Amino acid sequence: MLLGARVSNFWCVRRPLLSISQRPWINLHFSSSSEVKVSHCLDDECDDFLPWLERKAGTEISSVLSIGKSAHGRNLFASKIIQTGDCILKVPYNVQLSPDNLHPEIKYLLNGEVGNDAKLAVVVLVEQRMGQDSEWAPYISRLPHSTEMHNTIFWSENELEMIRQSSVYQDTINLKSLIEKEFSTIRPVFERFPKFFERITYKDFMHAYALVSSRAWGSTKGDFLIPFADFFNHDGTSKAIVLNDEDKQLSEVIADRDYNPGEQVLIRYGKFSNATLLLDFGFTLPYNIHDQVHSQLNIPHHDPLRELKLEVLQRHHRPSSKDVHHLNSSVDSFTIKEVRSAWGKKKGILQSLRAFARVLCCRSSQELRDLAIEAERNDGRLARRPLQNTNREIEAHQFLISQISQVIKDYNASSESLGTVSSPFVCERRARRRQMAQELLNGELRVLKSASAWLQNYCATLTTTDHCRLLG
Ligand SMILES: C[S@@+](CC[C@H](N)C(=O)[O-])C[C@H]1O[C@@H](n2cnc3c(N)ncnc32)[C@H](O)[C@@H]1O
Repeated sequence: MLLGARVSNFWCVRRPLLSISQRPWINLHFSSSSEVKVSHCLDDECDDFLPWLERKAGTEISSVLSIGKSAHGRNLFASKIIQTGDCILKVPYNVQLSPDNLHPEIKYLLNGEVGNDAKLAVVVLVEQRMGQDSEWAPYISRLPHSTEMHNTIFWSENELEMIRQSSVYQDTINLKSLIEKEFSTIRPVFERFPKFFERITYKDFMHAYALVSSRAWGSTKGDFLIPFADFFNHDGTSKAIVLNDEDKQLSEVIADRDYNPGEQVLIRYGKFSNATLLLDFGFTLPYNIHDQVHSQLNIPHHDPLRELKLEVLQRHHRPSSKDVHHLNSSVDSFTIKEVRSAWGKKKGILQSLRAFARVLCCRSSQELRDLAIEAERNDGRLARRPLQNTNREIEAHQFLISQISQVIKDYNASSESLGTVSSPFVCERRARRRQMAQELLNGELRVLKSASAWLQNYCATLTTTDHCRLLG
């Protein structure tokens, strides 16, 4: 019943760069009870934060977590022993920030004109502008400055060049133009409320937008900033997520493991690839199990069967929205995920990509018609089964191998051109972004190589089977 009342939020996530035991600045003083003093990791500047939020909420939010400093900005730390299944925080909706916090007139003017992220960014801008007069000042003043953020929208053109190979390059350009568009839609509203928005620049808006993308939770009801919960850092392997309890009107987190006092507590923002983490959160993981590569395949213009192939594909080839990159709904966009085992039978590479290659390699209209008839006889999907002609099946998969090999070459070249990350001539920010670019490219390369190994194994198995069949 409780589960039915809860709706988990969708957010972004990632794994910690340092393991907890490696944190040298944690100094624990255990007492006989579970109470401890966790001195060095605590963030003195945030001492008053939780008491302020609890006063505002009129209720206790957490008795087991404190705000501390981590290798990745602030994070929440266990201040007492935490056991798996413990509820470690409860943040009531009345101390969360959403577009509902906007002045009704501004809200009315923005309604329907801009997206949820932009509306919440305007909330942040208004509160920032009010300074100490804002009832949210203790929260707003703890949000990171744009110079501390590494979301790719803040990268220079030179820095973006490092990740040109990845789809996050184009996603960054698209996001920047979306933010620009939202800003120009909102500007006339800003001009009507000079008290709140005088001299607000595009840069200010971009900063507020990035704050929202890197720390707001989205639900069907819109975007929310959840003070205190948004000090959690991300671990992509954690099972702890932020849950909403609609009955009790609060968001909560249940511990997915035991913690000793002083340990960092991490949650999962979502099952995000490094590309998503970099775009929306400004960080990457050294090894991200959720990495994936977006690729595109086109039917060459010089292919004499191009029109027929396109027609057949359009009629039968309908990749599920899960298979398609969210910014491109054309039939030739695919998401390649890591293939865990080149020999595994079940989880090979995406079926729709293989089907596309089978169609692409057809050499006659008869072959295409046969595929269409087969699709109609089955579940309507095209070329989901191996082609009856083994040579043609191998050819289709070798075509994919050659395409992926080319992409791997390009990735290797990009990765090599990054050079060593620890050069003394590179400033800290640039070195950090270079490291992120490297982790992004490495992860995507790993995915591509796993797909290529799987395809090579598939072709080798087909060749051997066919050979045995001819002999025997
Ligand atoms: C929701 S906030 C978490 C609190 C944040 N550390 C702070 O100082 O306010 C998300 C931001 O924390 C940082 N972050 C979270 N998890 C991280 C991780 N595993 N590695 C590196 N940075 C991380 C990133 O800067 C990200 O944009």
